[in-house]
Amino acid sequence: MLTLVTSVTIARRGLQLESMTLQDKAAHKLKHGCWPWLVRPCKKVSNSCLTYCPPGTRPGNVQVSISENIPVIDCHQLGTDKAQLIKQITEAAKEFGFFQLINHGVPDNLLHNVMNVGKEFFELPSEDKASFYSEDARQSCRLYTSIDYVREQVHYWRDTLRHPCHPLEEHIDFWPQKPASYREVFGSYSVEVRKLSLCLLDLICKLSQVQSTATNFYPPCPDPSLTLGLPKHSDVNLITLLLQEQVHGLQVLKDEQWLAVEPVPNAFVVNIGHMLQIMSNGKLSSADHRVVTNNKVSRTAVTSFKHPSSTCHIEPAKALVMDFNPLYQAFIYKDFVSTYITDTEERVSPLERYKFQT
Ligand SMILES: O=C(O)CCC(=O)C(=O)O
Ligand SMILES: [Fe+2]
Repeated sequence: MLTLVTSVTIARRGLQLESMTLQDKAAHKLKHGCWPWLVRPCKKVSNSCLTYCPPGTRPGNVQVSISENIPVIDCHQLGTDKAQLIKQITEAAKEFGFFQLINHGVPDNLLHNVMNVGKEFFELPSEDKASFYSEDARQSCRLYTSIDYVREQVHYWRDTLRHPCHPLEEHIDFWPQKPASYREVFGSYSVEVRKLSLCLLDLICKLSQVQSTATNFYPPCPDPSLTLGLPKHSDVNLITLLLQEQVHGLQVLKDEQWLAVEPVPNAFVVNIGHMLQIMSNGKLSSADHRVVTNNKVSRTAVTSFKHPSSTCHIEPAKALVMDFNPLYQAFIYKDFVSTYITDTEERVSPLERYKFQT
């Protein structure tokens, strides 16, 4: 009953929000000190509810140079020169922790459909989205704003719909039924991305995994120099496959410099998570990245995360530590995830506490 009442309230407020122009929203911010969020209207106006990053952590000029060096790898070679492909992937994973894949075998029309359906979801009237809105991170299929709206000091410029997607039959019934093709399109997409990430992991190593998908929507922002879509972080998981539309926003930190990841049509942006850095004993890098906003158009990105299972025992792979010392202590994945959340909030590298002192 309580949930029902809350949903209705959010839907009503959301409806008002949808009729607001960007200027109206900016005026709301000036008057009340917080943004009228698309899916999570600010319930209480309070000074602790910061919607811009505090000075010192603001991105400032977000127009950084586009990296010509982040490798774009052609998977076409899988059938012809597998050894060369493995070499390119491991070199890119070591040097940048990021690369893009083309000719990866996921059909172009499916990539097109998943992006459109993902965007259409966010364009639905609020009453269709309200039942998915939740501030409880344990909720399986969940629509939310920023990262942890209730606990965080700063809200980021992002709305997300996230749900598990493997095994498909266990989860699909909890997914949105609007847009009408959501389940079919995201179902096919999840299966294809699973095949591709298993193939990638097979090229690098073999593991027991869990997969989830998140669609991020970054609304246009009146002043991108003041806020971020997502702050600097590295992904906790094994590997992430990201489909982005043709709008800049994702940036990677390389040698203390932010580099923009060029949106290559129908490419997957692949990045290495902390788990692969640890298991490869530092041979592969989990790069820091962030998302900046722009003041003209929204940006949508569909991310698929491969995780180890929560009880998985993780340590540097024996084969890789034979002739040198392991750099990281062993742990259980779910314990790392808890410390990752607190360390990332405190802006401390989550890897530090697991490093052996030298
Ligand atoms: O939305 C993006 O471009 C990146 C998202 C991301 O880095 C994440 O969800 O971990
Ligand atoms: Fe990320």
